[in-house]
This record gives sequence, C-alpha cells and structure tokens, in this order.
Amino acid sequence: MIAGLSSLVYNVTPFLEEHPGGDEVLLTSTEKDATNDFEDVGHSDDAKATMQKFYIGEIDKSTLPSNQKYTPPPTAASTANQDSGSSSKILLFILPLLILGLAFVLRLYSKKE
Ligand code: HEM
Repeated sequence: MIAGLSSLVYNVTPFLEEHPGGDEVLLTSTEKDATNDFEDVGHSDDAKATMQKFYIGEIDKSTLPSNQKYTPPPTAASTANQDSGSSSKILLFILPLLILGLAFVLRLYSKKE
C-alpha cells in the first residue's frame, strides 16, 4: 500500500510486476507517504491515470500517531548487562594481580623449603 498524495491510499500489489520502474522502488515506498517518491520521478499523466486503478481509500489523519520519536525506557536486562559489564571489567583488572600475587607467594614458600 502507498499512503500519501493527500492522504490517499493505493494498493500496488497487483502492479508490482508491471511497474516500469520495477517492483523494488514500489516496495521501498510502501507503508509511508510516498508523495515525494512518486513526484520526484516525474511520472507521466498516463502513470497518474494508471495509479487511480489502485486507489483503495483515504487515511483519517486524526488516527495517525504524532511524529514524536519513541525512546524506550531502559529495560531491566539492559541495566543488568551494564552492571555485569563493569564488574567483569574489574575482574579483568584484578585477576592478573591475583595470579601474580599467588605466584609470588608460591615462590617465596618454595625458596624457604
Ligand atoms: C501506483 C503508483 C505508481 C504507478 C501507477 C506508477 C507508474 C509508472 C509508470 C507508468 C512509469 C513509466 C514512466 C511514466 O509513464 O511516467 C513509471 C516509472 C517509474 N516509476 Fe512509477 N508508478 C507508481 C509509483 C511509483 C513510486 C512510489 C515510485 C518510487 C520511487 C516509482 C518510481 C518509478 C521509477 C524509478 C520509474 C522509472 C523512471 C524512468 O526510468 O524514467 N513509481 N511508473
């Protein structure tokens, strides 16, 4: 479906294989306002007439969501990941020190014996 052109909606599925510009461009223009996409190409009057065959209705603009961008709140999983991330960084720093200390102690004891 192509929404746009003054909120008009077109079902282009039957036209995908026949579209002279190819099906790919049509698919990238679906489920959105494709007015600019359509007009940028400079479609002929013939193309505009053909388009009318696929008209299926009009969008009720009052039902459209506002254009605000949704930013999801941080989930428990992402916070847990951050925590485990910082604790593993500490472990990466401490582990070599622990191994060094252990080697040092072992060497000290083996010298005494
Ligand atoms: C129902 C909607 C559409 C119809 C009926 C339609 C029809 C046509 C027709 C008949 C042509 C041949 C050239 C002409 O007569 O203008 C064409 C070419 C083309 N169309 Fe569409 N078109 C539609 C939507 C779109 C959309 C949304 C795009 C998105 C970008 C698009 C991109 C193109 C391109 C790239 C060409 C080739 C232009 C060229 O090679 O010169 N069309 N279309």
